[in-house]
Amino acid sequence: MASRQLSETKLRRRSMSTSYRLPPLPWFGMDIGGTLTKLVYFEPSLDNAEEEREKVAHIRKYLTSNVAYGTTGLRDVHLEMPNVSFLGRSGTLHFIRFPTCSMSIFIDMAKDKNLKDLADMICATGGGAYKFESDFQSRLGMSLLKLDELECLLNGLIFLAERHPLECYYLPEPDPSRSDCLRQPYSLTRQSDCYPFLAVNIGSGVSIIAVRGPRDWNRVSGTSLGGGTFLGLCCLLTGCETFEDAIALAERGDSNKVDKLVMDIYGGDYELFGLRGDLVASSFGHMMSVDKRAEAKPEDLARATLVMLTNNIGSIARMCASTQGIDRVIFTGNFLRCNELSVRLLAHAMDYWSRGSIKALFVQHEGYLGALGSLMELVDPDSINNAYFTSEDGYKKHDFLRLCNIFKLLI
Ligand SMILES: Nc1ncnc2c1ncn2[C@@H]1O[C@H](COP(=O)(O)OP(=O)(O)OP(=O)(O)O)[C@@H](O)[C@H]1O
Ligand SMILES: CC(C)(CO)[C@@H](O)C(=O)NCCC(=O)O
Repeated sequence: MASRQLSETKLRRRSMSTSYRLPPLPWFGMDIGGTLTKLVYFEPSLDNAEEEREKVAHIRKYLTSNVAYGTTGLRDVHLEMPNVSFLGRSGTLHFIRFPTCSMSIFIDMAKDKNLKDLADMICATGGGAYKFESDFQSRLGMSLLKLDELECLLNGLIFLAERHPLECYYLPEPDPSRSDCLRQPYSLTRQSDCYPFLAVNIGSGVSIIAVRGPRDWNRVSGTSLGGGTFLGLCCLLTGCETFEDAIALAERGDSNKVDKLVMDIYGGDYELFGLRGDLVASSFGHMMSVDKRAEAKPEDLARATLVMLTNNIGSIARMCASTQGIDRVIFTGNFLRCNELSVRLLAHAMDYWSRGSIKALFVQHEGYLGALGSLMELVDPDSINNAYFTSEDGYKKHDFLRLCNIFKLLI
């Protein structure tokens, strides 16, 4: 204990006295998730040294001048952020993703393009930062600066919400049956306005985090019934192969052919407890009948799967928000990518079941917050000074290791 205190004190003194300088370019942040790997690249404006120009030109040749990489990698051009002021530099943020199951191909490609000559370290978060660390080291000669996925998610979220007034939005009149619901920007640009909120990250699984202030957060709950479950069940039930196909099917389907409603049981509303007849009483409840099974089309099954998972997540989120005394819930994660239907369902469910007291918020870069946040962790001087003062119960091993890594880079 004494020696731990001593080393903490030493580190604190060093961190206070270290004159802060940014690590050399290029700046990459990577979030290696259970389904998708997300890569954020900051491309600086070219007003600097020759060496920097060469690096930027090299990366442009392979990365930013393309929109597709191999058969599975994609750059989300519509999310690109030009003229961003990022840690004292101006430039463009680029957003790239590929399935995590293609990691081996990515490593081969990075080796082929000599990525190692540009950077010998990448900021990485998500479970894959741990799982693939030795592959990066042995096959690519690159080390990963491993960072916690939830902390990175929150850092990325706050960074975007505070600086970009159009990042957050809500649906003023959420109606699951209308595809033309208005999206209204929601301003979280003043720091004092940000807190508290509940962050519900819908990735392969779901993490629910109560956030009360900068670095004052805890993971309050989670569920394994998430985006991975939607895709997995849709593939099984409909034979579809991709997330995009599953969403397209769901948009065309009718979940009432699959789900048993309150009116199917009561003949109308269950008035005593305010359950309207058109509410789902039992997800997939009709599928016990041979005739109903024969009638249900793949699109109906996809729709019912989407509705079941989305409403379940909404219900858990609402209970967590009530228990925590929080009235804003920010939904993130790639499950909401190109998934307007779930956005509408979540917005409506939160509003309906909380009788208007809890607001659902969404963000434009829903799947890239962790990758962006990981990039910021490396260069944010505030995070360096705060790295092991994150909570009252104190010292965390990964914070200490991260601090050591950061020092290695700065010294
Ligand atoms: N092109 C895609 N391919 C596969 N899944 C997609 C795609 N686009 C959106 N999704 C959805 O997003 C989910 C993954 O979201 P996300 O990238 O946020 O999580 P992850 O980081 O991979 O998972 P976790 O955080 O649980 O480790 C998938 O389960 C699926 O529902
Ligand atoms: C395991 C993680 C954190 C990986 O991102 C995520 O998939 C998740 O939160 N799953 C839900 C686990 C649970 O709380 O039941």
